[in-house]
Amino acid sequence: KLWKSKENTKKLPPGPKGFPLFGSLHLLGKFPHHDLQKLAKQYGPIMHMRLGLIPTVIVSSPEAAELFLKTHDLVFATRPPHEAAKHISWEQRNLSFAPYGSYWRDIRKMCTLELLSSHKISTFSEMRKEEIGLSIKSIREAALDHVAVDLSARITCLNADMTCRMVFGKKYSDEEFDERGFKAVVQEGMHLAATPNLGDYIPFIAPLDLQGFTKRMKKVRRVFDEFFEKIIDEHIQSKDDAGKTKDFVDVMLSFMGSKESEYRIERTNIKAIILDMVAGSMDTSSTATEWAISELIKNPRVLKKVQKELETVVGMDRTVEESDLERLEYLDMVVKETLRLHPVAPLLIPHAAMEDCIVNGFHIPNKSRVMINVYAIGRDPNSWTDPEKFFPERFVGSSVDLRGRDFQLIPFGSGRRGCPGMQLGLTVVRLLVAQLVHCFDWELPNGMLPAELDMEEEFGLTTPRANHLMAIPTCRLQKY
Ligand code: HEM
Repeated sequence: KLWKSKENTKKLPPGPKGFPLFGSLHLLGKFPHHDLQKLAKQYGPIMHMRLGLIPTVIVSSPEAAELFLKTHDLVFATRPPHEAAKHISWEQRNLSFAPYGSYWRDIRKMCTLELLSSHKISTFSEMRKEEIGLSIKSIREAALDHVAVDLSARITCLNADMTCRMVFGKKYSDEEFDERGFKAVVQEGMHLAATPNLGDYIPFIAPLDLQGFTKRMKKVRRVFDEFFEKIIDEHIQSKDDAGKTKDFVDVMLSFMGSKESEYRIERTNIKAIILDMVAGSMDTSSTATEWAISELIKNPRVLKKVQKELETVVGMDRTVEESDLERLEYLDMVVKETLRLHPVAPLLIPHAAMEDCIVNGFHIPNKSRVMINVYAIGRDPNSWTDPEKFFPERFVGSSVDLRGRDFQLIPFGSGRRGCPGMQLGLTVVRLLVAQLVHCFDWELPNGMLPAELDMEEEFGLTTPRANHLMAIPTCRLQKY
């Protein structure tokens, strides 16, 4: 009784009560970020709900996000235990799910300084140019035949190829990987990581594997393990290839077992980080590009304005280069507006409390899961006028940027766990969007009007379009 009355004096944030054992899991449907946005309208921007046995806090306004990701950043800088990361990512040894601590700090430093620094990503600019050039050429053939292309599939393939060359140093054909193919297995892993798993919410039943997920996760892990082992061996054998740009695996191998290196990483860590880099760069950039092009096709006025800017800054005699990007201000606004309305990870990656904490007068218990609803934040009517409208001009003369300082726009998160691949992601998305609308005009198939284009999402670790974007290209440039 004494304990209970003491606990009761601690004021939890408001929220739905829920049932024994399952808590409020039944309130989350196909689109949890939409359901949570609606619930936040009723309970407020800091909301508490029990999902299974796990106390969960949902954060849905810029001010509240600042409290969790800046004021109390350290307390919430860890990740909760996660069945998929445990079974697929070598016991959460990857960067995105590693618990906060010295191991996470080490590998985060290595990824930020050695793999994702401006200098390192610029060493791959020629490779990006080559791969995008190949893709543009094949779209040009479709344009000459006036047939629709599956833009979603093209963008995903192109990103997968660029990712493989950056991380592994070469493209691998699907057959070299597994009978299902590389992209299919990565997507199965992402799907398993995103599908609600009872074991995450009611941990004591996890070993029963009632949904059969653990079995599938272990299978995915075996495929990755075999493939990454092969890649590491190939890299060790061809270590002394002079003159070759060092890919991510080369860089990490140079630290393995080295006494001089400050990074203590072994084969297993390398495999976990490879998976992080592949998952981190493949789906995120393609999802953002796909949404940007969808919005541009849906809003012909904006598309014309981006094309006009490209004509002025780049001209019509050559294709866009990475060095042009900083002068393309309107394109930058289009990308910001896209990520505001279509954040790639609408609930970020879950954070977790490392100790009891008082936030805005509310008691947040140790080990609570924290979900930041950036989808709701990007549509917060107190921060954005006409929030549902795609209107890049809202950023004219505004200092709001998406690097994590302005909490009304945090598609890359913010603070210690913010995205370390932001610069790479932004470069790829801007370049791809610019190339696709500079080289081509786009028209929807079967006489569909721009306003009729559906914008339905599919929820997962990333949130892409539910239906592939199909469009007919027409060439705009003479030279490609
Ligand atoms: C448009 C592209 C991208 C978007 C929108 C994006 C978004 C995000 C978000 C929302 C988070 C979670 C932040 C949090 O939990 O607070 C994250 C984390 C992360 N991202 Fe990205 N990302 C992108 C590109 C990339 C790229 C290209 C890479 C690497 C090649 C990458 C690697 C990572 C990693 C490793 C983490 C986990 C960091 C940690 O937990 O310490 N991301 N990203």
